[in-house]
Amino acid sequence: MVESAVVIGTGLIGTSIALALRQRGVDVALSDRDSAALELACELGAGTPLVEDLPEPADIAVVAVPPSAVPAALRDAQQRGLARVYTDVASVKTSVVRQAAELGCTMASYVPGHPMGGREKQGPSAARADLFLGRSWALCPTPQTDPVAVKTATLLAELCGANPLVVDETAHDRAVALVSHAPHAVSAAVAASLLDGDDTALALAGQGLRDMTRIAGGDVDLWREILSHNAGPVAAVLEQVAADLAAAAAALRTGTLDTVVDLLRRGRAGHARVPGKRGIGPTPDYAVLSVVIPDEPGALGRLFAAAAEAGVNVEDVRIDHSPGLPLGVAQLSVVPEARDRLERALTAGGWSVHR
Ligand SMILES: NC(=O)C1=CN([C@@H]2O[C@H](COP(=O)(O)OP(=O)(O)OC[C@H]3O[C@@H](n4cnc5c(N)ncnc54)[C@H](O)[C@@H]3O)[C@@H](O)[C@H]2O)C=CC1
Ligand SMILES: O=C(O)C(=O)Cc1ccc(O)cc1
Repeated sequence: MVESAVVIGTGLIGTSIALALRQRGVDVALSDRDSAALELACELGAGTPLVEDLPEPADIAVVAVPPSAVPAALRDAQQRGLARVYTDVASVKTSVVRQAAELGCTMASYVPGHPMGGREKQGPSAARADLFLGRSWALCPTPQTDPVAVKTATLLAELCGANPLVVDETAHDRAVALVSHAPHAVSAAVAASLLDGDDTALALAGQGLRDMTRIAGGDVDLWREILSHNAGPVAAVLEQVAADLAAAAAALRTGTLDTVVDLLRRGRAGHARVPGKRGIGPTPDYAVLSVVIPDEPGALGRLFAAAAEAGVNVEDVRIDHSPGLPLGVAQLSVVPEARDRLERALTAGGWSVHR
């Protein structure tokens, strides 16, 4: 049972977990060394400030601080007897677990964890209760971890709407190097190249560039920590990506397009392996309708209301808006059976709809 929890670190991840737990009726006590972050998290309804002496230990304590701060925060929480089970959310596991053991943390009650939901923003103001819905949540128990503690951490992940996945810490770090850490560095490299572009070039930017560079907006201090804690595995992926790019550049110089086509083909195949928002598996084949929206307050709200009135669930939405233009385009993804109904309803409501 998880009926009570302590969250240490009320930033993006800690507050998002706390909000999700509150929605499921869990009692949540919060703490952060930054009083402004703690106050905002409390105001958002994520819980109440942790008092010095809890009447009894909580079912679980979640340490949601930057990777380097996890071992000391965990040891402190365990020394205070804040909970029966402890977990953390750091993006890297091997170095954090090793340092926790070296610091003398109790390893039996500690379940190293990593929720695979996140954003490129920091702090409680960016937190969302649905941040982990349908996402994987890695749990990396050590040989010392009590199996009962793993069950409690599994429940925590499930209460947040995530899919817990038990994985060895070394395999975890190699996996996230491939699917999260190296992509972050590549995104940063693409975004950094934009510093050489003039205003005209940037004005021509479209959704593809936004997709590729969104994660580059992440916090530099946090990512410096993540990359340095997982240096070897990340470097290995970056070397592979760099080799592909170097080969493509050389091929473009010499006009040997086979190399480029091979990269594009492998890229498509890799893209098809990226899980969709509903978890493992390919992205479902949604039908997409493009709807022109005026750039005015409330337009999107009216569009969603019209879809709801037509009884159609919008599975995903993407908005393209070129700076300076009075119009944008919303791409609504719906199950194929609902497309015609939505198209008719929106057209009848005066919206300009395109397939
Ligand atoms: N940002 C993301 O998308 C994801 C981050 N993570 C992991 O989550 C952890 C937290 O990251 P975010 O929430 O993004 O950062 P954040 O900067 O939004 O929040 C971190 C919070 O921890 C507090 N803090 C730092 N040291 C502390 C200490 N010793 N005691 C108490 N509070 C302390 C800070 O004041 C801050 O409020 C990191 O370990 C990160 O690797 C995991 C998944 C996704
Ligand atoms: O912004 C996104 O889409 C992310 O996926 C963010 C993220 C950042 C760090 C993690 O350890 C896990 C997820």
